[in-house]
Amino acid sequence: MTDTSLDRSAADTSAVDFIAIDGPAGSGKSSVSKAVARRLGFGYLDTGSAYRALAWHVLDRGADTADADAVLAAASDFPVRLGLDPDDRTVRVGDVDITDEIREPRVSGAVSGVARVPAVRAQVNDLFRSLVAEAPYPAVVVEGRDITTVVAPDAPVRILLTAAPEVRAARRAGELSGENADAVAAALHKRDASDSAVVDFLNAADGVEIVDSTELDFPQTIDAVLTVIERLRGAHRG
Ligand SMILES: Nc1ncnc2c1ncn2[C@@H]1O[C@H](COP(=O)(O)OP(=O)(O)OP(=O)(O)O)[C@@H](O)[C@H]1O
Ligand SMILES: Nc1ccn([C@@H]2O[C@H](COP(=O)(O)O)[C@@H](O)[C@H]2O)c(=O)n1
Repeated sequence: MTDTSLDRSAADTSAVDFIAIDGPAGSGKSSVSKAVARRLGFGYLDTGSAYRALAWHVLDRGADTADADAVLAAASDFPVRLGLDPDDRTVRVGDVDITDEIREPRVSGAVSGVARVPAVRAQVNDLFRSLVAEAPYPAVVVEGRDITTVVAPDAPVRILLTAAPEVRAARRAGELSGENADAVAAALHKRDASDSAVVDFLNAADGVEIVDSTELDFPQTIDAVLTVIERLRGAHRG
């Protein structure tokens, strides 16, 4: 695991390629990106886990993520530790392992509050660029909401991974078997509505390839993404 802190400055240049993947909640970004990274021997960066870790940190301090000042105060003392190994999704704040806690509904329901604070976005984006620049991999699959547009708009590979809203909600409900399916769908759509007011991950920016998995199963989606990566990396190398 790489030990990081958010006050590291962004690297100016990097020999490590970004494979940038954005998409709405439940579109398969994490599962597909991880599988692709494993297949290609690349690193994997789940940028949402940094936002989730900060939301957890705010709640842990007894504060509310709707309070931007409280979010900024928490962000100024936020020793988050993320790794790039696709087989190790451990997330820590300081020495506290919060890997499972950041997936709980209370964090998912609070995370959009931290994501809408511009200074937080700038801070975590610097962290993401530093992690990729120093990565011991030829490329890192970086997934989130604004990777193709803000974090790495010049990446050789930029993909918007999407699926119909009802398909995404059903897949997410399938993961959370104890939860009410309607409530899971409502929470997912509420988070997308809130997040898409901050960054646009529902429409592909110029040059971004769309992979729509509505009619694809999981292995077919991985293959579709691998095909795009192979084509765009080949074109980029010339
Ligand atoms: N093409 C597919 N066919 C069937 N299931 C899929 C497909 N793609 C992803 N899934 C499943 O959908 C669920 C949601 O995927 P995942 O967690 O990767 O989405 P995500 O975009 O990272 O979501 P979030 O942004 O909320 O973290 C997982 O259970 C995953 O295995
Ligand atoms: N590039 C990103 C990534 C994530 N967010 C915010 O984090 C939340 C959790 O992300 P998941 O991918 O784990 O679902 C997400 O709902 C956004 O609020 C972001 O803003 N930008």
